[in-house]
Amino acid sequence: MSAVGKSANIFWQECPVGKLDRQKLLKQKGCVVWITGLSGSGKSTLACTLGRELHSRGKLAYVLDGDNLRHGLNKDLGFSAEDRAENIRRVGEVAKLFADAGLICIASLISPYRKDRDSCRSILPDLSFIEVFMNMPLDLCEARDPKGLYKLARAGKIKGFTGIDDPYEPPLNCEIEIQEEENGVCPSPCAMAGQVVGYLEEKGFLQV
Ligand SMILES: Nc1ncnc2c1ncn2[C@@H]1O[C@H](COP(=O)(O)OS(=O)(=O)O)[C@@H](OP(=O)(O)O)[C@H]1O
Ligand SMILES: Nc1ncnc2c1ncn2[C@@H]1O[C@H](COP(=O)(O)OP(=O)(O)O)[C@@H](O)[C@H]1O
Repeated sequence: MSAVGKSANIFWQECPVGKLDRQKLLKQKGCVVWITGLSGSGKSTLACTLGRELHSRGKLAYVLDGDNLRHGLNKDLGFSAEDRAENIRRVGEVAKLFADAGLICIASLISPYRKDRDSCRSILPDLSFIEVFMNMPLDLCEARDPKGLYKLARAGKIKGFTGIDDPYEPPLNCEIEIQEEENGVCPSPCAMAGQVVGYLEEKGFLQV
């Protein structure tokens, strides 16, 4: 019996089928690929391309996209530092469940604060939190501006927009960094996904 947060008198319930059993069934190891970066840096593009590539290889993956989750689970949250922290905490907990289910969970959120990302890392088993930094310059993200949000932020119509008048703290020790090539060209979506798939293969996540 224990107390956790505001809950008292709660008990952990063990189930007879465990993570290893599910991994054997799926022939893969559960993990979280956490994609962080500015708005417009290509997080969703990488998440979707990676999801499709894994699917075509017979691997079960699921994408948790920040924008999409804010339509449901996180629709009560805004963009203050506190709300972003709660957003990342919730998605980290959901991602942990997916990884425990044996899936390759792909989470794509700006997740601008290092401590929030590190908290997610700390609740996952060793090495199963794979942080991918979309290291794209603000200029490029702003030039893309697919939703017109940078334009609105520059005009002062959106306050607290990441990269404009709100902080983004780049990772210090991420597992994977996606960046422009030497000629200043962004790698194609397939090349970005290939970089992540290569990592998952090398670390043994795509087999049991
Ligand atoms: N103020 C502000 N700052 C940043 N982004 C904003 C803001 N307001 C709305 N949006 C839109 O919300 C998307 C980011 O949601 P996230 O849940 O990923 O953000 S966070 O991780 O909680 O910071 C983000 O999506 P992406 O462009 O895909 O990153 C925007 O479409
Ligand atoms: N590797 C890429 N090469 C060319 N264009 C890209 C690439 N990645 C993303 N884009 C384009 O950049 C824009 C922003 O990408 P998106 O995935 O929506 O970013 P984010 O999810 O980080 O906001 C979209 O118009 C997308 O088509």
